[in-house]
Amino acid sequence: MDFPFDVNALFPERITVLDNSLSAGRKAHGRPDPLLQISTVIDELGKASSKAQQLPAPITSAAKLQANRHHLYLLKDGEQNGGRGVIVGFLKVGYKKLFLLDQRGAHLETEPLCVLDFYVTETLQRHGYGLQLFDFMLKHKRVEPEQMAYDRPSPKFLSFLEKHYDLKSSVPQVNNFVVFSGFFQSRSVVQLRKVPPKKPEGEIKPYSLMEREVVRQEQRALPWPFIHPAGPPHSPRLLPSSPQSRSLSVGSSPSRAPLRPAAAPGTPSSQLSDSCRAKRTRPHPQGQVVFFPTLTTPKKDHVQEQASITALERKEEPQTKVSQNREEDWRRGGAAAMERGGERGGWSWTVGESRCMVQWVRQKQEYRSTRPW
Ligand SMILES: CC(=O)SCCNC(=O)CCNC(=O)[C@H](O)C(C)(C)COP(=O)(O)OP(=O)(O)OC[C@H]1O[C@@H](n2cnc3c(N)ncnc32)[C@H](O)[C@@H]1OP(=O)(O)O
Repeated sequence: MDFPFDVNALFPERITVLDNSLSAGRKAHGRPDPLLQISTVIDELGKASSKAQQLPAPITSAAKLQANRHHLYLLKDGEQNGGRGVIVGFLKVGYKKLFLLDQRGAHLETEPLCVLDFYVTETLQRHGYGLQLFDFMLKHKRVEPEQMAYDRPSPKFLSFLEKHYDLKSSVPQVNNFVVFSGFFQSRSVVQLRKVPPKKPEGEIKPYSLMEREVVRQEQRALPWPFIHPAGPPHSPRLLPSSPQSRSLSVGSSPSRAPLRPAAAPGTPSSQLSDSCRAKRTRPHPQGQVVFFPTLTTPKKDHVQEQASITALERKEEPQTKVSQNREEDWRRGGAAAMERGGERGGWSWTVGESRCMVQWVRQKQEYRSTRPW
């Protein structure tokens, strides 16, 4: 990928590591880093990568890099373009809190280094450039490939991992991240922590049996996305899936095709999936079953968020203060969640939004109790 400026002056090294400062390290000719040009390079690469992966929107941009603690490795070929150099590709990694299932199906809280985006210019693919980038990153981060998690890897990337690192047997997950066997052995790096299993329904401290019943009644008439299936979605076998099925993710990245677990057609789970698919494309159809959104988000308060969503699934009330203007809050929360769908198109509800959802249900119940008609 060439640019109307001197790539060699901008990025003196063959592989440049960029973080949220967007600084390319050594200053070109004693001048400060030309931020605008670096931003242009990142934005163009992000667009090209999303196009190559058929993502709805770029997941890499200068603004996103500035807003996150990710590392972006940028590879150039300094000889091309009349000696001004071209950009060959990039690899973006970052740590994420993930809830993963080990081989025995136990939930573990982890925070591995994840591959978030990876792209080599079309004309230069299969020339070993991807391997150069990946090997550089492994050394820089002092990590082994099996210790990493992969955010919805494309078929090309899976083939790449198998060819170069012999990574082929993945451990099925309910989110979009792929980990391989060996991941759960590397405890020191991954910092595994067992997540306590869900309490059986009978042991849940009800805040009010009556209110729980009301919530159940409300569910029948709740607008999307508040309706919840009778049972939790399970993690079925892996099937190749359509591009739409990416949007069913409980992870953060909806649009990459093949590896997400999908239910066999005709099963309750697949009906749920179809229903969810409809939700994503057609907001607010009344009375449909909804799959609660993401369990894997890059957010700081992710653990609380997931706990809150779990509480919600059990119809418990999260123990926090909420705003008085609940319905308005809910609307705002819904809009914010929709906007956040951006990164890989996934839905995610913050703790606040989930609270508002519960409070909104209760407010409706209070309202109705004063108006029995
Ligand atoms: C978490 C994520 O970021 S997933 C997104 C991954 N990115 C993409 O899918 C974007 C499009 N693809 C690419 O940009 C590149 O193919 C990359 C980044 C996946 C790999 O970079 P490359 O420079 O092509 O890799 P490199 O040359 O080192 O290795 C080649 C191997 O990668 C895999 N590979 C690369 N291109 C392809 C392809 N078109 N079809 C199938 N496999 C491919 C193969 O295993 C190939 O080995 P082979 O040629 O013997 O079959």
